[in-house]
Amino acid sequence: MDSGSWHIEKRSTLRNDSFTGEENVQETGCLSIIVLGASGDLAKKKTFPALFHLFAQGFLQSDEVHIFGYARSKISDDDLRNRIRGYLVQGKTSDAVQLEEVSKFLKLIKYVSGSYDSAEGFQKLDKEISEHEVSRNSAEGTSRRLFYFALPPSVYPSVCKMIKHYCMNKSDLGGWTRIVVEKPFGKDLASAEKLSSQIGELFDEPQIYRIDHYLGKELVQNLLVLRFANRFFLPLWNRDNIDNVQIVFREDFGTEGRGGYFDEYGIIRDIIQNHLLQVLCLVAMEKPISLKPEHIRDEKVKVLQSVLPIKDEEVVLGQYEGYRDDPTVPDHSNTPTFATMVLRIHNERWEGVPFIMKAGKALSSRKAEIRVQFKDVPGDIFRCKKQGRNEFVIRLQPSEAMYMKLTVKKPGLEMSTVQSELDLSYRQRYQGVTIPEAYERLILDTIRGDQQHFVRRDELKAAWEIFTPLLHRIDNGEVKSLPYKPGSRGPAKADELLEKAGYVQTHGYIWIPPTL
Ligand SMILES: NC(=O)C1=CN([C@@H]2O[C@H](COP(=O)(O)OP(=O)(O)OC[C@H]3O[C@@H](n4cnc5c(N)ncnc54)[C@H](OP(=O)(O)O)[C@@H]3O)[C@@H](O)[C@H]2O)C=CC1
Ligand SMILES: O=C1O[C@H](COP(=O)(O)O)[C@@H](O)[C@H](O)[C@H]1O
Repeated sequence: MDSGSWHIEKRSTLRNDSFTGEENVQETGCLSIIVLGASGDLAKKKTFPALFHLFAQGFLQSDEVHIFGYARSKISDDDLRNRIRGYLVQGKTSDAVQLEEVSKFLKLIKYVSGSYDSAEGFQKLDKEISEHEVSRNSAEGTSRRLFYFALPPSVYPSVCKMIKHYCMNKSDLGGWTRIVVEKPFGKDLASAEKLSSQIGELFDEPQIYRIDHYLGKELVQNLLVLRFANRFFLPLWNRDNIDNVQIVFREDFGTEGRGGYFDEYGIIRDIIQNHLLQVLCLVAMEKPISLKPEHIRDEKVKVLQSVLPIKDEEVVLGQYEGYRDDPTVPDHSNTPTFATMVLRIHNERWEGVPFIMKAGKALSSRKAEIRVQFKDVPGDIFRCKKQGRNEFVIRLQPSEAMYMKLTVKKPGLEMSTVQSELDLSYRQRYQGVTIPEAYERLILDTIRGDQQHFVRRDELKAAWEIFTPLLHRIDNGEVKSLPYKPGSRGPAKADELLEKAGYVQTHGYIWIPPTL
C-alpha cells in the first residue's frame, strides 16, 4: 500500500488490536439498531448520518441490518426518512451512485411511535424487531440488538426498564443486547451514581456503552500510539521536561437554540468534565499493560484518582454578553459559557505540572487542541528563551495536525535563531483521505463489542469526584462568571491565570496550516 494512502478496511478484515478475544462475542447475524429519540437533533445530525456512512462503506450489510427509529412523535416511516435524508450527505449531491446508496439505506429504516415509559410502545417495538429477525431467518442466538439513546437523560431509567422487560434479545445462546448512552451522565457525583445504579441494576457493564464522542476523534485516537509507539516521547513525557499542558476547546458560536439545556449544565459539565478530561487521561496516563479495553481504562481511572481538588483561585469563569437574551435562559443566570482552570495531578510523573483546561463558547475562533509546553533549555547559549519554548501541539480540529515548535538557525549569513516547526498536517500528508466522523467509529465499536473508547462506570465516578465540589460552589453562586464580549478570547483574567500557571507565550509566532 502506498504510504500516503489510507483505506477503511472492509468488514471481512474488521478486528482491531484491542479486541478482547472473548469467545462468545457475536459479530455476525441479524443486527437491529434502534435509535431512541429518533425525532431529535442528535439523531438527525449525528446518529443516522454515522449509520449511513457505515452502511455506504460496507460495515452494515443490507441483508443483516435493520434500523428502527423510536420516539413519541406521531410520524410515519417516510416522515422520518425525509427528515434525515438531507443530513446523510454533505451539501447537495447529484451523484447517482450516492443517491442510490441513500435510498437503499433509507429503506432499511422503520419508525415506531410510543412513549418512553409505557409497555405498549416497547411491546410494539419488540414485535417489529422480532419480525425483522424472523424475516432474516436469524438462527437462534444470532440476533443482535443495539439500542442508541439519543434522548434526554431524564428518561434513561424508564427506557432501560422498558427494554429490559420487553425488548431484550430472545436467545440465551449468543447474540447480544447493548445500550449506548449519551452524555450528560448526571449533573454531579450523586446524580451520576444514582443513574449508574439504576442502569446497572438492569444491564451489566459490558452491555453499557457510555459514549463520549471526543474519544472517536482521529487525533484523540492517535494519542496512545504517539505516546507509546515513539521513542522520542518516552523519556520527555514527564515533570522533568514538561512545564505545562493546555487542553483547549473553543467555539466561535454561542448556545444557539440550546440555551435551555445549556443553562442547566454550563460549560464545565458540557465540555470539560467529559471531553477535555478524557483527553487529559490519554495525555497523562501511564502505559497500559496492553491495548485491552480494561487495561486502558484501569490506567485512566488511576490518573483521575490522582487529580487534586481544584482551587477557586485557579479557576476563571465567564459568560458571554447576550447569552441571557435567549428566552429559555433565566435573567440572572450565573451559568458559565467559558471556563479556565488548573488541574494538578499528584503522582511521580506529573507533580508540579499544571494541566490547564480551557473551554468556551462564542469566542474568536473554533478549535480544539492539546499544547504541551516544554521547560526552558538550561544553560542556553543562544538566548533562545527570547524565541520561545519548545511546544508540541496536537490540533484535534479543525485542520487536524501535530506540530512541534522549535528553535532553528535563521536561514542566511547571520548566526541568529528563529522559531519554526516540524509540521504533520493531515490534509497535506494524507491527501484524498477522508477522516471518519467520531460517531461513525464509535458506533462501529459498539457493534464489534470494543469498549476501549467508552467510559467505564468507575471512570465516570472519578471524573465527577473532581468537579462536583467546584460545580456546587458555582451553582450556589459562590464563584461568579465574568462577562466577556462574544468574538473575544474570553475574560482577560483567564490569560492572567495561564501566565501565573507558567505558560509562556511566543509573541509574533503563529502556526498557519499549510495549504496544498
Ligand atoms: N444535539 C447534540 O448535538 C448533542 C446531544 N447530546 C446528547 O444526546 C441526547 C439527545 O440530544 P438531542 O437530540 O439534542 O435532544 P432533543 O432535545 O432533540 O431530544 C431528542 C428526542 O427526545 C424526545 N424528548 C425531548 N425532550 C423530552 C422530554 N423532556 N421527555 C421525553 N422525551 C423528550 C423528543 O422526541 P419525541 O418528543 O418525539 O419523543 C426529541 O425529539 C441528550 O442526552 C444530549 O445531551 C450529546 C452531544 C451533542
Ligand atoms: O458535546 C458537545 O460537543 C459539541 C462540540 O463537538 P465538536 O465535535 O463539534 O467539537 C458542543 O458544541 C456541544 O455544546 C456539546 O454538548
